[in-house]
Parts: sequence; C-alpha cells; structure tokens
Amino acid sequence: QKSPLNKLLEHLLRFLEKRDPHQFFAWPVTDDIAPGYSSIISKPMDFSTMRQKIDDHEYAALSEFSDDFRLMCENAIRYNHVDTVYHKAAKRLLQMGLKQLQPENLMRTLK
Ligand SMILES: NC(=O)c1ccc2nc(N)sc2c1
Repeated sequence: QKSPLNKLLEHLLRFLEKRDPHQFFAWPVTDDIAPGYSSIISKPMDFSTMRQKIDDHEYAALSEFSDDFRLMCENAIRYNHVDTVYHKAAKRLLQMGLKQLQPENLMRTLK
C-alpha cells in the first residue's frame, strides 16, 4: 500500500532521472571511475540509493527527498572540475530539479 508521499516521490524521481540521460547520477560513484572519490565526498548519494530509500519508506517528508537530490548534485559539483561534463551536468540538473520542486510546478505535475 503506497502512501501519497511515496507516490509523489516516485513520480518526482522518474521526472528527475529523465533529466540525466547519460546516467551520471544513476549509480553510486566508485573510486575506480572517480579517483579518490570516497575520501573527498563524505556523504555520497545517487538515484538508485534514493529509489531504495523511497521503497524502504525512509523519507518522511518531501524536504528530505529534496535534501538528498541537492546532496547528489552538490557532491558532483564539488568533486568534478568545473570544465567537466559531470560538473556541468550536475549544475544543470540541480537548477532544473529545484525549479521542479517549487510548489507551483509540483502542483502542475500532480494534475
Ligand atoms: N556523479 C559523478 O560525480 C560522476 C559520475 C560519473 C563519472 N565518471 C567518471 N569517469 S568521473 C564521474 C563522476
């Protein structure tokens, strides 16, 4: 039995994942693909982890979901140099995601 919040979060997650076509944010970043990542980024986050948290009912409010989304983007903005596709994609995704999370846009997607 899905709670209204969980249905909203699953809808939002699908919307945000669609804006990551290269799947830079789909899975946890490994030290293999990103040297030193685990010693630079203390709180990693990615879409697959967010999905698991939805399924495990770990989000009690939309703000907690938004915090993880922002953390995921800010990790990539910090770790990746400004001239990389990852840094640029993270800034774009963050801007777009926060816009979508604003009440008037949230209501629009819920119709
Ligand atoms: N989300 C990230 O920060 C991220 C994702 C993928 C990726 N692939 C690399 N070769 S560095 C890197 C960083």
